[in-house]
Amino acid sequence: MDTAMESPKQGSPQVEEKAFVETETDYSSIRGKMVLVSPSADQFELLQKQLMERLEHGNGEIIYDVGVGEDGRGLSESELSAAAATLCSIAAAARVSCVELRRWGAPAARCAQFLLRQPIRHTDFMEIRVAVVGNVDAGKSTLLGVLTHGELDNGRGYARQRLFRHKHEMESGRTSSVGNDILGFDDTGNVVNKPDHGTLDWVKICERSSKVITFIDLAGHERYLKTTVFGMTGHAPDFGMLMIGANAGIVGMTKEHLGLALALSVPVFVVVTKIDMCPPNVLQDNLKLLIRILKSSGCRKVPVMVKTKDDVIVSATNFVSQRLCPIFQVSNVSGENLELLTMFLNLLKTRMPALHDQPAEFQIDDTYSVPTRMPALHDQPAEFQIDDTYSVPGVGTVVSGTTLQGVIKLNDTLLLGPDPLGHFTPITVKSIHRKRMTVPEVRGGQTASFALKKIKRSQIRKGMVMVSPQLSPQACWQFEGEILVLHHPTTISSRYQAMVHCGSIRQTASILSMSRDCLRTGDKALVRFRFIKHPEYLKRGQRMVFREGRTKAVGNVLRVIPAAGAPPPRKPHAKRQEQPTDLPLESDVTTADSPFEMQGDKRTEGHSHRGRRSRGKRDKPPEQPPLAAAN
Ligand SMILES: Nc1nc2c(ncn2[C@@H]2O[C@H](COP(=O)(O)OP(=O)(O)OP(=O)(O)O)[C@@H](O)[C@H]2O)c(=O)[nH]1
Repeated sequence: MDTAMESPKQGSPQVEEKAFVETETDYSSIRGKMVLVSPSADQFELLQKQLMERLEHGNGEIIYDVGVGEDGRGLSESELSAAAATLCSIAAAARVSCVELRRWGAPAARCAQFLLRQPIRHTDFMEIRVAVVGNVDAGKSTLLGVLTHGELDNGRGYARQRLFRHKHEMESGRTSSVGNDILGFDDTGNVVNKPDHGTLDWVKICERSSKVITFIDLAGHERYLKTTVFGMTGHAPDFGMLMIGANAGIVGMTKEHLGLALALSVPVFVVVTKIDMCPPNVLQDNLKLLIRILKSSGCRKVPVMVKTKDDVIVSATNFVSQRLCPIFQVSNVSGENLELLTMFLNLLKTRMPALHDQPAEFQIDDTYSVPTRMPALHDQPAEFQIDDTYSVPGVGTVVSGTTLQGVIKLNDTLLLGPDPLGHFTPITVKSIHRKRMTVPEVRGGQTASFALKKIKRSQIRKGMVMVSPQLSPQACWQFEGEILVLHHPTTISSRYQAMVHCGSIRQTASILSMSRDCLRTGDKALVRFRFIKHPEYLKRGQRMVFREGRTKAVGNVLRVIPAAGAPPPRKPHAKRQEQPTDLPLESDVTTADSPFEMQGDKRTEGHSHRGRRSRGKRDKPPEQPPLAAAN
C-alpha cells in the first residue's frame, strides 16, 4: 500500500459481528471465531443455513472472514486451517465454490478471507456493469481488447483492433453508439473468455460464467459527451472505470467524466495506462495531481494505490461502502498489474440499483447488511427502462434496456409507455435475450432485450418503460426536483431550458418555478420542471442531470406530478414564481455531490439566463402538450 495514501482498514474485522440479515433464526450459538474450528453437528447445520441466507442476500456471492472474532485476535495457524476446512465442507455441502483469497496476521493471530460463489447456472449469472470513461487515447479500447481477448497490445493499436468488428457494427447503426464488451468469470474466479479465431462467442462466455462484467465503452471525445451522459444515466452502470494515459495525465474530458460519475453516485476506480512508456517523474506528477483532485472538496474520495493482491481484496470489499477510489497503474503492452485489475473485477459486488422509493444515495454497503424488510428487487412488480430499439428482420421490434425491478418472463404482458398522450399500451414479450443468449426470464438489476409482439419500432422511443400492470403507471409532464448547480456562466431563472437526463430519459425540460429567484454556480434549489415534447415515466428518488452546453446541474426527483392532474403549462411571462409544494424537509443533494470544487463567481449581477438562451431553437416557445395530456 502506498504510504502516501490513506489506506483502508486491513480486512473487514467486524464482518462476523455485523448485524447481518435480520432473520427469524437464532444464530447466537454460532457466534465467535472458534465455532468454525470445531463445530458440533447442530452448529454445522446452522452455519450452513446462515451461509445460504448470506449468499442469497449477496446475490450468490460473499466474502467470508475466518478467524476474526470479537476480540479481533485471530487464530493459531492450525486453528485457522481447521476453520478453513470446516468452511470448505460447509460450502461443498451447499454446492458452493470456496476459494481462499488471502491470509494475514502474526503467527498466533491468523485470519483469512474466502470467496464463496454459487456455481454456474446455465442461463443465470451475476451481472456487473462497468462504464469505461476517459479522454481520447487513454487506452480504453486497448485495455478492453486485452482484458477480453487475453492478448497483450503492441503499443500501436494491435489489441483495439479486436474490438473493431464491434465498432463497425456501431457505424452501420446496428447497435447503439454505446459499445459493449464482456468478461466472464467462473465460480472460482478464472476468466472464461476464449477467443475463437479472434472473435468472442457471447453465449459461450455467459454459459460458462458465474459472473459477467459488461464494459459499457463510452466515447472519449467531447463531441460525444451527450452519448456519454446517456451511457452513464441510461445504462445504469454499477461502477465507473476512469482511464488515464500515464503520460498525458488528466486532460480533456477526464475531469468531466469523473464529475459525471460522482454526480450520479457511481463509484469510480481509476486505471492509469501506458506506464511502460512514461518517464517516472511524469508519472509521479500526474499521479500527484490525480490524488489532489480525488481528495478535493468537490470529490471527497479516498485514493488507494493498488499494488498488491491484499490491496485488491481490501479495495474491492470496501469499494461500495466507503468513499474509496482504487487506482491501478497498468501497461497493456507489458501486462504489468493487469492481473490485479482482473482480480479486482472478479471481486466486484453487484451494486443493486437503488430502489426508487429509497433515498437516492442508498447503497448496499456490505453483503450482510441488507435488511430483510426491504423487498428484494425481484419481489416487486416488474419495471424495465428502454435504452434502445431495433427492427430485426424475421423477429420484429426489439427493445433493449435494464430491468429495474421485478421479474419479466416470456409471454408476460406489460404496459409500454408513455406515448405522446401519456398513455400506456399492453404488449406481450415474445422472446428474451441476455447478452445475446435466449433466456426464459430476467430479474431486477439485469440488462436484456425483448422481442415484442404487434408493435412497430416507430411507436417506441428511448426513455419509455415497460412495467407490470400492477404499478398502474402514470406519465408526467411536470416534476419537482432538488438540484445543485455545478456550473453556469451567469444565472439560471425560470423558463430556462436544458436537457434532463434521468435513467434512459433524455429530453429538454423547462424550469417553471424555483424556490429562489435565480441560481448560480454552487446554488441548490427546489425546482419545478416541465418536459417540452412528451410526458415521461419518472419516479421519486431518481437521480438526474440537467445540462446544456457548459451548464451542469445534478439532483434528485422529489415529486412527480401525474399528467392527468397536471396544471396547465405555465404562461411564459408569469411573474410570480410558484413555490414547489409538498417537498420533503430533508434534502440529500449536498455539495459533496459536486464533482468539482466550486468555481469562483465570475458573473456580473443582473446577467440573466436570457443571454444564454438567445440561440436558435431554444428561443421558440415550448411545444404545448396535447390538451388531453395536460389536463
Ligand atoms: N505503450 C503503450 N501503448 C498503449 C497502452 N495502451 C494503449 N496504448 C496505445 O495507445 C493508443 C491509443 O489507445 P486506444 O485504446 O485507441 O485509446 P482510446 O482511449 O480507446 O481512444 P478512443 O477510442 O479514441 O477514445 C494505441 O495505439 C494503443 O496501442 C499501453 O499500456 N502502453
